[in-house]
Amino acid sequence: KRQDSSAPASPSGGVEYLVETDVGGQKLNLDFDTGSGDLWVFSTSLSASSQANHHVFNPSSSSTYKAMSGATWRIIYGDGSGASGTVGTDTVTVGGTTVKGQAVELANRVSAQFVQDANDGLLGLSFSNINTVRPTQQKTFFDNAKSSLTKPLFAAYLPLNANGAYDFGAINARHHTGSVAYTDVDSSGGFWQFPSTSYKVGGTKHSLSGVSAIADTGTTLLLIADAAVTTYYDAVQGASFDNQQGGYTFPCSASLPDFAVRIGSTNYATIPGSLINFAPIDNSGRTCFGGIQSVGQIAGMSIYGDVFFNAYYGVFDDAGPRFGFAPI
Ligand SMILES: O=C(CNCc1ccccc1)Nc1scc(-c2ccccc2)c1C(=O)NCc1ccccc1
Repeated sequence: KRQDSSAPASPSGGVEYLVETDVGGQKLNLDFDTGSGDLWVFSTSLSASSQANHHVFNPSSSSTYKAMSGATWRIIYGDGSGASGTVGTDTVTVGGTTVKGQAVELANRVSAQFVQDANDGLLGLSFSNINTVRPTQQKTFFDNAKSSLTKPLFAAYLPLNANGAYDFGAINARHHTGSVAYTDVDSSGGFWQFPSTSYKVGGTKHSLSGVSAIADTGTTLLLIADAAVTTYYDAVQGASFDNQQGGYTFPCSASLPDFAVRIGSTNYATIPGSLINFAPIDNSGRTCFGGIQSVGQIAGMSIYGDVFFNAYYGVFDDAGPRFGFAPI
């Protein structure tokens, strides 16, 4: 995934968690994203240069594709990236789960960051009320699939430096340790959102009154208010805000304290310091980019991205709805 838009290509962005997805018989590697609600794919409607190095969906080659006349979509993400295009429906299969008549959004424009990324599109797993298709808003793959699942839930298993998995319809006990703790979710903003009003740095507790967090597999880092970011890096020898990198960096040899975040009114989720060293900023391996960075202008919100999921199995349960977490 790419860094905050203000950060140049370096540090060597971490890997994306891509899932091979069958759309109308064509295989695409999609970025499963609980922070957005559109299933969109690179398509043959893109310019040749935008299509380069990507698998693209060709609606003419699918016998089950149906165009949705007059429908369009356009999405912009907080890092400034975005895409837009037209819409149809097709049969979409992920692992053992198939949805017929799934809205598939064909990109005819994608921002430069996407051309550089490894994904062939996104599969949104937020709530459907933030889907961008107009004039008729469409449902997410999970929303369409949930009635056919044993339980209306999916779970994200995203270990660092190993293959991950998205489990649909059941919790996979092999993907977590201990018991799953749950917190209620407020889906009104379209996100898997819950209160997260305090954090701990190396064991010392600090408040973040009134703040909510979203569980977001589509965002690479853990993004939180400036106060928490400065408190954290004040505890890291040699750390400083690097304008050129657009975030906090520190000597790769620095020892990083644990960072715990309160999830709802339950206990804390503790991310070990070792998982907060995101990546070296260059090939010298001297300076590293932090996995905790500022959420910037969206006040009152924290975004728990892949850095969180590298430590915790995330359960997205529509019964509630509720969010569950358990150490990997
Ligand atoms: O948009 C998402 C989830 N999709 C992330 C994504 C995936 C692939 C390619 C691009 C983006 N999550 C959310 S919820 C709310 C925000 C947000 C964040 C900052 C300002 C305004 C809105 C974001 C988001 O844009 N996440 C992606 C992001 C944000 C900042 C830095 C890097 C990436």
